[in-house]
Amino acid sequence: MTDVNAAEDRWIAPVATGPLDAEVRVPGSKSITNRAYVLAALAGAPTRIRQPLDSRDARLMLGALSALGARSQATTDGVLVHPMSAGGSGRGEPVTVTLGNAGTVARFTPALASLGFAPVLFDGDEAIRRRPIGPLLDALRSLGARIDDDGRGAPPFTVHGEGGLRGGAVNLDSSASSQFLSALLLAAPAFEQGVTVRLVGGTPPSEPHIAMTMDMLRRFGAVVERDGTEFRVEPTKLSCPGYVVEPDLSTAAPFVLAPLLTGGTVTLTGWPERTTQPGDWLRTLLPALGATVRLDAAGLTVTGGGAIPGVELDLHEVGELTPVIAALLCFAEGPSAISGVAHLRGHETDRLTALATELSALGASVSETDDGLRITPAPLHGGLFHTYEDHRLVMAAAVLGLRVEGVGVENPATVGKTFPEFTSTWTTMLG
Ligand SMILES: O=C(O)C1=C[C@@H](OP(=O)(O)O)[C@@H](O)[C@H](O)C1
Ligand SMILES: C=C(OP(=O)(O)O)C(=O)O
Repeated sequence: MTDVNAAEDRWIAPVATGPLDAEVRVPGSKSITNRAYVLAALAGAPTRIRQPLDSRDARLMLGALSALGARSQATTDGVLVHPMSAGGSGRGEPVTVTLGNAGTVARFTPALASLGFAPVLFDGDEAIRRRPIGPLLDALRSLGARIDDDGRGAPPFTVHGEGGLRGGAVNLDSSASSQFLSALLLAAPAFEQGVTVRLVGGTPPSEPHIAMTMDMLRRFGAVVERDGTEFRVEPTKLSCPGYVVEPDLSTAAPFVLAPLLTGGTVTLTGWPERTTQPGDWLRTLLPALGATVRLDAAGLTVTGGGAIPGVELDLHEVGELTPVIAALLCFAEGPSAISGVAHLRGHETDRLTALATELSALGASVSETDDGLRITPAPLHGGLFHTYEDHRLVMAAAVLGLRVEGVGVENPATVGKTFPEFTSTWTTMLG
C-alpha cells in the first residue's frame, strides 16, 4: 500500500472535526484578471487593475504581455498595465511567450502577437502541448495572420507579426473551448475591420465566460453585438482608467460546498450581487443539494449538514466546477450523473479520466461516459490522490478529505495556477 506521508510534495487533506463556522475570502478571478490585462494592453492609455489575482496563470499573462510590448508595474492595490507600445512586440527580434498550462494565455495572446513586427514563439508545459487551439489559429489565419505550426492543432506555434491584422468575417468552431471565441472578440477592437464571428459546429461550452468577454469589452468602451451565433466587434480604441476584479467564484466553489459535508456555515465574503462568472450558478445548485443560501452585504452564506441527494447535472456551461462537484457527489445518498462536459478532456488534463481514476481508487464507483461521469457512492478510504498538474484536482481532493481520513494529495503546489494559498486557507476554514 502507498504511504501517503512518504514524500515532501504531499499534503494530507484535513478532516473536519465538527460543523464549520468560517468566513473565507478568495483571491481575484483568473478569468477576469487575465481578460483585464489583455484589454489593458490594447487600450490607448495605462489601466489600473485593482485586486487582480496573483497566481501562476496571472503572472504568465503579465509575462506574455510584457514580451509583446505591454509593460506592467505593481501598485498598492494591484497592477498598472501600460498599453503595447506602438508596433507591439519589438521590431523583428524573435520573442518567446511562455504559456505554462494557462488556457487563457495560450488562447488570448496570439492575436496580439499579430499586431507587432516580431516572430513570436508560443510554447509551455507538456500539458499545454495537448490542449486544442487549431480552430483559433485557422480563424486568425483567415483574418490575415501568418502562423506556422506543426499541424497538430496545439502549441508550439509561431505567429509572425506584420504590424496589424485585417480582421473581417470568419467562421469559427468553438465547441472544444469557449476561449477560441473569447480570444477573437477580445483582440478585435484592434483589427482594422473589427470582426464578425459566425459560430459553426457544436455549441461552445462555458457560456458565462462568453458573456464575461462581452461585458468586459463594453467596460473598456468596445462596441459588441450578438445575434444568436453571430458576434460583431467594431474597431475601436479601448479605454478604462480603472477596473476592480471580483473574487474568483470557481476558486470559491470548494469552500461553499464544504458545509454540505461538515454541517455548519461558511460565508464567502465579497460575493458579487451580479456577475458573469460561472461560479454564481452555485447559488442555484446548493439549495438543490439541500443547503440554505443567503446573499447579502456580508457575502454568500451557505449552511449545510443534511443528506445530499443523487442528481443529474448538465455542466456544459460551468465545466470548470466539475472536479469539486464530482468529489462532493461521492457522498450523496444515491447515484449521480454529470453530462455535457466532453471538452474537459482538453483541459489541464483529461479531467474525466483523472476524476474517474482517482475517485475510484479511494473507493467510490465512478465511470466515464462520452461526455461526463457516473458516480455511485460507496464507503471511501484514504490513499494517494494524484493531481495531474491540475489545480482543480487539488481542490477536489480537499473536498474528499473533509470526511475521509488519510487523503494524501500529490503535488499540492500545482493549485498555485489559481490560488497559491489554497491549502492554508482551507486549513484555516476548518479551524
Ligand atoms: O475564458 C475563460 O476564462 C475560461 C473559459 C473556460 O474554458 P473552456 O471553454 O475551454 O472550458 C473555463 O473552463 C476556463 O477555466 C476559463
Ligand atoms: C480550464 C481551466 O483553465 P484554463 O484557463 O487553463 O483553460 C480551469 O481553470 O478550470
